[in-house]
Amino acid sequence: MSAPEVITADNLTRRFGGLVAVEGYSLALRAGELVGLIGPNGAGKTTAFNLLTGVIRPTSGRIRIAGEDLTGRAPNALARRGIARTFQNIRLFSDLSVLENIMCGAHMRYGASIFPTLFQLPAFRRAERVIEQRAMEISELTGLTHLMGRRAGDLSYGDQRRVEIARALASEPTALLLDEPAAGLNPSETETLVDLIRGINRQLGAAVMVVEHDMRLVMGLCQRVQVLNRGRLVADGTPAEVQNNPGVIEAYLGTRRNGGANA
Ligand SMILES: Nc1ncnc2c1ncn2[C@@H]1O[C@H](COP(=O)(O)OP(=O)(O)OP(=O)(O)O)[C@@H](O)[C@H]1O
Repeated sequence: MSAPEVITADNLTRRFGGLVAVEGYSLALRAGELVGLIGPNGAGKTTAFNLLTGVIRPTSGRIRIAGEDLTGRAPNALARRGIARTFQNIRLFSDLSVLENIMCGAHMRYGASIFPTLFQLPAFRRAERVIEQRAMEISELTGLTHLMGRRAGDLSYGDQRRVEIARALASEPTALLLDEPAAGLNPSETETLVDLIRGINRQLGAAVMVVEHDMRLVMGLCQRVQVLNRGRLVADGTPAEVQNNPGVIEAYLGTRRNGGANA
């Protein structure tokens, strides 16, 4: 029997004025899966991620999380049900420490409600201890233990990326969506990142979905790859199937001829 579906997207379309950024996009992301989403520049990958995480609403189509219809709900509603993501541009709290950044992610799950927090009641202190403990566990998995006291803004780009992933993990996601996690990383940082993503997938059992321009990274890492071109899915299969798909070859060669593809 196949694993349960964590995210189910049915026929999502998103228009921006007259432009159709994503059209008829569907996904069944199953527990523990590692899926890549690729496509030339402007193909609709980030728009698809924004739809799947509630950042933007679909013009039509439905999104279910673990079977529950959450179409049109805000990102925090989806986050509370286990959907975490990172962004193309790193969005850390630069003045906070690494520990505090990771703890922000854990607040999503364990945070005390407003009254205990405002008046620093025992429930607040208990919640803080659990959150700190969780952040320490995540730091071990992500190799950040030695950096916990450092100011996030002072870290190298590669370390900041890992902190961002650690913060997403602290909310204990069932699905983690990474938008161009290797962008701006050097080859050795990229290798560390790939090991980290594999570790997250294996050790935590979280489904992982990656938007990435680095084709080698996607093909080596993912069990399944979806390909978008001009907002439409042109392929959905194993890396080998996708690489030999004429629609995919055309999507990339077509844009390369036009000087667009950088994958
Ligand atoms: N908020 C918006 N308003 C208007 N158009 C938008 C908006 N967001 C995206 N688009 C357009 O939708 C299309 C898809 O953009 P999107 O960023 O999803 O592509 P992408 O595949 O992630 O591209 P890239 O690889 O360059 O990041 C593009 O034509 C883009 O200009």
